[in-house]
Amino acid sequence: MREMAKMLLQLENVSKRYLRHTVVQDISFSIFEGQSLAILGKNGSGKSTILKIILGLSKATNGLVRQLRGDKLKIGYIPEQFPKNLRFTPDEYLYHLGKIQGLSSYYLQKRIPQLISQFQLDTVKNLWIHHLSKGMRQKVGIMQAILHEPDILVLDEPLSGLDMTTQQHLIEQILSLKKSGVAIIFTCHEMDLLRKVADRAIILEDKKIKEDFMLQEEIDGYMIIECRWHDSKACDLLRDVDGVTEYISLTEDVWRIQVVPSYSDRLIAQLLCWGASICSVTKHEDDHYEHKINEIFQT
Ligand SMILES: Nc1ncnc2c1ncn2[C@@H]1O[C@H](COP(=O)(O)OP(=O)(O)OP(=O)(O)O)[C@@H](O)[C@H]1O
Repeated sequence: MREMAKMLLQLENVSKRYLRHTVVQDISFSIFEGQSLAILGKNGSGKSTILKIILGLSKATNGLVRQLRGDKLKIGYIPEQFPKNLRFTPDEYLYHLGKIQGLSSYYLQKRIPQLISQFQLDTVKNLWIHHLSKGMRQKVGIMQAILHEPDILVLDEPLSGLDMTTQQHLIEQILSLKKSGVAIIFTCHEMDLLRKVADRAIILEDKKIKEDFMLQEEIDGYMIIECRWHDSKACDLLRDVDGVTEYISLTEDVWRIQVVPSYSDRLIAQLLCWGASICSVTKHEDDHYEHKINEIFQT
């Protein structure tokens, strides 16, 4: 059984209005340690507004943003556009930012070279950021966001305008941060980023959350396992199995179980172990969300 991730942040019925114009309304969701959440929606649907509210850069008109930890959460932010005209080397820029954030010189002297090497910027570390390519500047953007080892990383369109190689490198870096427990909240228009990084996605439409779903389950579809199994405790046993999303007894001893594909082998082994005999295993695809996402990404 997997350990429950800790909840870090919760938005409760958040709304934002500019003068008389309501941009988002009654937005509620939670962010967990190590979870990645994609906020999707057409241009102007309010994605950046929600990110700014999470970051404390904009105040919600109504509703609450709760930080659910005793000590203050550390949040890193990568804006959509990283400033172009910076006449600092990456080293200098990160050092000054770190000092503004109150980080010690000792920490920064260790952390900055480690980040420069992790993001493969050693060969350009003595150039002004002003002279770096867009992809390299975006890497410096991520480095400044994770300099203080945040609990939550907020990324607004992190891959926009980057070539495929740089995109793949950044996706790997984001995945490795996620693996280390950092929660990731991002907006994007790339299916590859969405598929590889997001655990969960919300879709904004008409100012509200129109859809809220777990990505692996919805985009990869489900496996449907039908089995013959007579056990009075079947319901209790299935309730605790990882990856099982629904189950129903079709007759007294025939069960239909819906499971996330990556957990289906383990479930079949478990069912056999419990004395069930497998009748059929089929894939159930639901392209409802894929359609919706394509619609958004094509606008
Ligand atoms: N400071 C502001 N004052 C007035 N209106 C604003 C302000 N900031 C954003 N808006 C409006 O709020 C709406 C949502 O903007 P937001 O930037 O959150 O959308 P978005 O989904 O991030 O869009 P995009 O995909 O184009 O980046 C837009 O209609 C925008 O014009």
